[in-house]
Amino acid sequence: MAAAFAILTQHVASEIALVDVAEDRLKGEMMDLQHGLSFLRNVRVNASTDYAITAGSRICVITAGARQLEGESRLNLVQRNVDILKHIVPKLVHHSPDTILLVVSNPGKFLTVDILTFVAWKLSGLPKNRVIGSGTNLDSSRFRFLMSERMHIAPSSCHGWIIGEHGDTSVPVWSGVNIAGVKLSDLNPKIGCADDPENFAALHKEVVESAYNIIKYKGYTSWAIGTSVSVLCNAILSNQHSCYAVSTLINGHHGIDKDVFLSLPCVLGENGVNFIVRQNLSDSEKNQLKKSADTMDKVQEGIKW
Ligand SMILES: NC(=O)C1=CN([C@@H]2O[C@H](COP(=O)(O)OP(=O)(O)OC[C@H]3O[C@@H](n4cnc5c(N)ncnc54)[C@H](O)[C@@H]3O)[C@@H](O)[C@H]2O)C=CC1
Ligand SMILES: CC(=O)C(=O)O
Repeated sequence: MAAAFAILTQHVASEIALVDVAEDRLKGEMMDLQHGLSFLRNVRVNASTDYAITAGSRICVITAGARQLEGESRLNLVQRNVDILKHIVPKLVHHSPDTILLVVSNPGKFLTVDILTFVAWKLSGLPKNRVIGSGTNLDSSRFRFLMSERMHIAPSSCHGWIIGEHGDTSVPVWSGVNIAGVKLSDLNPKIGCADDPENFAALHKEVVESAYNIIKYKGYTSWAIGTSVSVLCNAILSNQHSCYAVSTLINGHHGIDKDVFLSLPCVLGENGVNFIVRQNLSDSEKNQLKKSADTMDKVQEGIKW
């Protein structure tokens, strides 16, 4: 709903169709959005449990998911989420064969949207450029906010990229952190290292802990991911060719030879991922990506299709 609200208020789409299995909640959310339309640009807001209302969608954002049950194994939880996507993805693609899928759902604590993006790609039969995970665009935004607090400069003027797996094993690219092109690594060559006198690694640690802390305080995270989704949809729908850290098929990049989805800087346009920007990563950063790729590949091997 936060994504829908951001899309509505930032004038990203002329039509939004909401689908859920919870019929009453869906109706309530639809009416609540519709009642604010007189203050906004006119947008058609529809909702139904029937996927026919999504017909002709240019983007389908997937946020449905099952939560981890007490004592449930990681693989079982992934499998339950795969089974949910088996119901959703073919119907979306049936009604919108030219769509772009943007996956946001995580299959539980310590498992990320990246695995479900791979699952959506497999189930959809769509080309790899048309299946995207929300990935580390959110992590990068959290990092830029925390950097802005430390530097007293607006988040939009603080530049830094978090890549790889969304969440715990994400990779901060310290060599690229800059303000107005001034690289912080030129001023502080130890940036991000264990012996960094300014302890910039604490910023990344805080990024990783963000979701856990917000969930502890309010039960879920919503506004930042909603804004991130809206910005990604805008880049695609208005063919902006702007660059964001999103989850994409990275086989062939940075020495990875497996079909896994991880975030790298991607140029987004009307066809989804136009291309991946090749960052100059250190060996340690490449190794971290490879480790995530191996872990994900193992989880993916256990999936029953
Ligand atoms: N990738 C990211 O950065 C983030 C991902 N998330 C993920 O987004 C997902 C949604 O989060 P919330 O909205 O807070 O959860 P929620 O539990 O409030 O909403 C999930 C919705 O999915 C619906 N649903 C369940 N099975 C369905 C099915 N088969 N078909 C259609 N709808 C179905 C439920 O009825 C419910 O309305 C979660 O997986 C969460 O982990 C949330 C925030 C950030
Ligand atoms: C829930 C989640 O993945 C996040 O807020 O980062």
